[in-house]
Amino acid sequence: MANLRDILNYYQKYRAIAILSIAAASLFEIIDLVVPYAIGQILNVLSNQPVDGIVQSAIATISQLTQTPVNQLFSLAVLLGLVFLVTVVRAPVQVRLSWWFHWDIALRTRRDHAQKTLEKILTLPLEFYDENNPGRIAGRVARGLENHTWTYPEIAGQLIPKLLRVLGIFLIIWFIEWRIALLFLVSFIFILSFSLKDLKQLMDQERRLDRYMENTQSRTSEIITNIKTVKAFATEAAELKRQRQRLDRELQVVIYRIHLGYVKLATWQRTIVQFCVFAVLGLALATTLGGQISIGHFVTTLTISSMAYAELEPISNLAEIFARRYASMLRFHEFMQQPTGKDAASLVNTSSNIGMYDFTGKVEFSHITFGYDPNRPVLKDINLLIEPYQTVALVGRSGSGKSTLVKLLFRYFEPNQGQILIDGQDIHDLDVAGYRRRLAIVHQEVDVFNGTLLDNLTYGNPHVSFAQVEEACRIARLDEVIQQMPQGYNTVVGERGLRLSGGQRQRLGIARSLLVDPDVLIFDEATSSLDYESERSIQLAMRSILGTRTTIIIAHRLSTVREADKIVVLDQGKIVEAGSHDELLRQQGIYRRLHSLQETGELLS
Ligand SMILES: Nc1ncnc2c1ncn2[C@@H]1O[C@H](COP(=O)(O)OP(=O)(O)OP(=O)(O)O)[C@@H](O)[C@H]1O
Repeated sequence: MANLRDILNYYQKYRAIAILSIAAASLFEIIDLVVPYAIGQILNVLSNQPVDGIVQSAIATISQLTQTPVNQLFSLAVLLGLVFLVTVVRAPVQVRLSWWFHWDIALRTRRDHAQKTLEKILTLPLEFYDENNPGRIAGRVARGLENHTWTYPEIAGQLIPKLLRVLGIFLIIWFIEWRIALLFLVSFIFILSFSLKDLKQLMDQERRLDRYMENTQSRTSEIITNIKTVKAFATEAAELKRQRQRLDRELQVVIYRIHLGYVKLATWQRTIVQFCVFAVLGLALATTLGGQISIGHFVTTLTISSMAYAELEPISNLAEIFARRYASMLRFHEFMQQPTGKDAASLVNTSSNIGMYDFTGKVEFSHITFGYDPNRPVLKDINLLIEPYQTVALVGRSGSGKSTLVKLLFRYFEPNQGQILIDGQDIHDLDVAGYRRRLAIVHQEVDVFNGTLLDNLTYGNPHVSFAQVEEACRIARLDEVIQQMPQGYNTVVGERGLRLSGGQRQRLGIARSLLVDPDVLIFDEATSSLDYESERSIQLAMRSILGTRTTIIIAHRLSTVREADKIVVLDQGKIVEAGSHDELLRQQGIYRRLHSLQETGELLS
């Protein structure tokens, strides 16, 4: 669980400069109080009442230095000079020393933490992404970063200096008349402690609201991602209704619990403040009439106590703003505290910290047992040897564990038992980034990044020559597609560019994989979603790759795997058959049944 300390630590790197700028901002708030004090003293000079000892000695010192006799005019000039110093001279220095640094720190921390967030996103385990959709994650991160950025200048630049200013006011009143100071202190503590108690309750509600908002955003993001399904099933109205209910639920919390809470808080706060101002006025008047304080002190006390009570509203507003943001800041830190995945690759790309491997491509699964939930294994005691340059096809019913086996090979998950060896070395002992660079996979859905076709092709290996790119495209049969593109290799594809068809994406995926020259190449349902012609084309591309490196093909369509050296049939997490196409057809097992189903549509018993 995250707490306030995490929020403070967010700014830790700039602690020294933060202390300096908060101290400067506080000092300026306190210096500001010299003005009403000097005005009070001016009033005393004008009404021929004695000025305070400290002012008297300051006037005397300046008189000695300037060799000017002390009279009413000279005293007024000194006091006026003081006011000039703390108002006109202070103004530009204040802006530079406080505002500049407050925003400087806020913006720098934003840059630092945006980078840390990306590091976290890149190193979280895959299961995190299975459980949290992009909208939820992006919303949480964006709100967290934004709220931290705004909070710093407000809390460090305003709230803390304002509280110190109130303390300064208390000391000045104490210096003038301790009874008024005591009344002032008690009223302040009373108002602030009650406000904090209320704010704590409101913060719990804010936390609840943040959770609700995250759910709503997550669903909106899902609707965007799955918009084709939404439209195809004509569920727009149902989605709208569901989201409207969620938004209504948020509104109920915002209006009747949070907003009403703040309104109630402000109502009684204002009433009490006005009562206190009135009480201070009465007490100050009584002490002036009783001759305990001068008219100048009467005016100073009234002015600065009104200034202090006037600060209560911005202080409460700032505390309210902090309370409103607190929940989302905590949830940001909870995200940042998510444990890094065991499969996380190094984020620093130097040849010294990335293992450089060159395998022949011999892969061995030895007694592999694995379950996403260790109590429910989806792979059970898998033993499979793939020789270098061999092509092995994994087939079997949906859910039999084919993709899971590949996920283990990529080290996205760790097996519960057993080992996976490459060229006789346990993959667990290898540097994960260096190892993965020797593998490549073509998924059913090939990801296309926004950029040119060339950018996408060289994504895994930006150092390849153009001739190598052309060769890979020729093998993947992408060259014929590129010829028809408006700007050839420089055609922009992806989000803001040309949309590629499923078959074109597949070919792009194959060429991209070939360009990293992998020792083991995996096709995961590469042809499943394609029409017959595209499938044939991809099959031809695959055929020209087979034998050039170790290849694993996961396929539902058996026409794709016919030519594999070995076909492995998985069923309920176990290898139940293995052999060539012809051998398996003779075995009268699952493969033969699947084959006849696909060839004739008939299910053999
Ligand atoms: N991230 C996950 N978390 C929990 N269970 C999962 C996860 N991914 C897959 N499974 C489960 O593991 C089992 C094997 O799934 P897997 O995707 O490996 O099967 P498959 O043979 O590749 O299926 P298909 O051919 O339909 O892709 C299934 O029961 C599936 O529900």
